[in-house]
Amino acid sequence: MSISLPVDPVPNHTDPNNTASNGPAELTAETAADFHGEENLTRARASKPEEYDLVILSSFGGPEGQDDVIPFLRNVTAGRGIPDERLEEVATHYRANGGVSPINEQNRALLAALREALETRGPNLPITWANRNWEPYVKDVVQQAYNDGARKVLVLATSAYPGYSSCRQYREDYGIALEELGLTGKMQIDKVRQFWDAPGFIKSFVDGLVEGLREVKDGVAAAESAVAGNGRIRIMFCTHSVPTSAANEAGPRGVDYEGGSAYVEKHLQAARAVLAGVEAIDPALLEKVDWELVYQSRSGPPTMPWLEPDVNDALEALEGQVDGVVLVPLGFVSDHMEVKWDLDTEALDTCARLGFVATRTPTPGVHPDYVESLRTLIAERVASTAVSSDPAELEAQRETVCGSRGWFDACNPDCCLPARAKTPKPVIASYSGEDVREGARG
Ligand SMILES: CC1=C(CCC(=O)O)c2cc3nc(cc4[nH]c(cc5[nH]c(cc1n2)c(C)c5CCC(=O)O)c(CCC(=O)O)c4C)C(CCC(=O)O)=C3C
Ligand SMILES: [Fe+2]
Repeated sequence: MSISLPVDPVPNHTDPNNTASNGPAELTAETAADFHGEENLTRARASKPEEYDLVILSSFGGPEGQDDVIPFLRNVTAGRGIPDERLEEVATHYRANGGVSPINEQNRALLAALREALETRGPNLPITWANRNWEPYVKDVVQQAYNDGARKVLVLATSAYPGYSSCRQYREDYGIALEELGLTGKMQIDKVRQFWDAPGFIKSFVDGLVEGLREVKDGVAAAESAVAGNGRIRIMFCTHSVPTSAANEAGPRGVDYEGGSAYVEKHLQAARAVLAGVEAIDPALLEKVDWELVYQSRSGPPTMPWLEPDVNDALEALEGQVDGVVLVPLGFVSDHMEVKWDLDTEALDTCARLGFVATRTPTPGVHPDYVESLRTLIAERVASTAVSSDPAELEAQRETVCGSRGWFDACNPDCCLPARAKTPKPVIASYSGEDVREGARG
């Protein structure tokens, strides 16, 4: 399904100054496949189903009271060069909410929904929960699982897109835990692939955007003094900004990604799939509507380039041009602090100041279609429920709504590897076959 809306969001996201880490500059989409070894990529994409004995829902973690706020922020930022002022600023977001991040409650709800889905629709596997930055910590959960007899574990991370923070860092969390616990080689831990293209993930945003557009269109129609008076509405698909260097390192190297990086490309794919879903339900909702991809929650030193435009800057730039704005939190799976603060507090304030009728649509949360997609992603990896034992056949049967072949069950060695990493940290879910790209280079 294709859709033609007037805004072409791509030029905003290409960073001409940062091509070094994204493969040779002269590489085109055609030569990328050769350079890459398309056959090798395909083999790596889907893994052979296994007899897993445990699923671990893996997330970011967040503080549960005022005393936790600073220790939590220290965990998040250990060794990452985040300025103190930024930390103090972020601490106030948590303090204003009693020192509690909403993320843990949301993960408990998702855990319960997934447990029920696995019990009723299979595969019949226990599921538990672990976090990177707060209790229950990954390392403790892995040790406990081993003590309880688990030897093959499947990790499901609450993060949909490719990138260091959203994918590789989860793979490191488990690689490091295994190494520190002396369990490397004694316990196999694999990971469910990134799922921006899963039908239920997209459907949850489609439902939200249909509602959001109706609400804003009604609001614009009822408004006494519309700022632009043209009835136009802008959809802003919002995601977490990352350093442009991190965006450019996302995914396997040497591929000519749309928008300059796999991180941006997959967001653009998801945005178009959401719009196509809305069009299929009610095409009139997209009349007088444009869209763009914007970023939020930037941190790091000001001298370091991060993906732009920031949502608030993008809103300012729209002053007098539209009457309504719909913020779609496309980069997030639940209403955690980034959504509650950066969108519901800051960006909606900016909308009010500029006179836009505005709303923020829901995150996937425990939307039944989203939960079902996550269950399907687990089921296709588990021997008792997989539709085939042949990876090529499994790959061909994947459910994807973005026109790609989905992400990798096991990643290439350099996938999302930070260029600054002198020695790569231990990781799980790494493709251990021969990397044909080395041959292609040499
Ligand atoms: C891509 C991405 C996602 C989405 C994918 C995913 O979900 O995984 C995400 C999610 C989240 N980020 C979160 C919180 C924080 N992220 C920070 C810092 C950073 N995030 C980054 C990226 C991302 N972050 C980056 C490149 C940094 C710079 C430092 C570093 O490279 O690590 C900081 C430090 C202070 C600050 O600088 O803001 C905090 C407190 C929470 C919990 C919210 C809650 O408590 O409800 C969640 C779900
Ligand atoms: Fe973050």
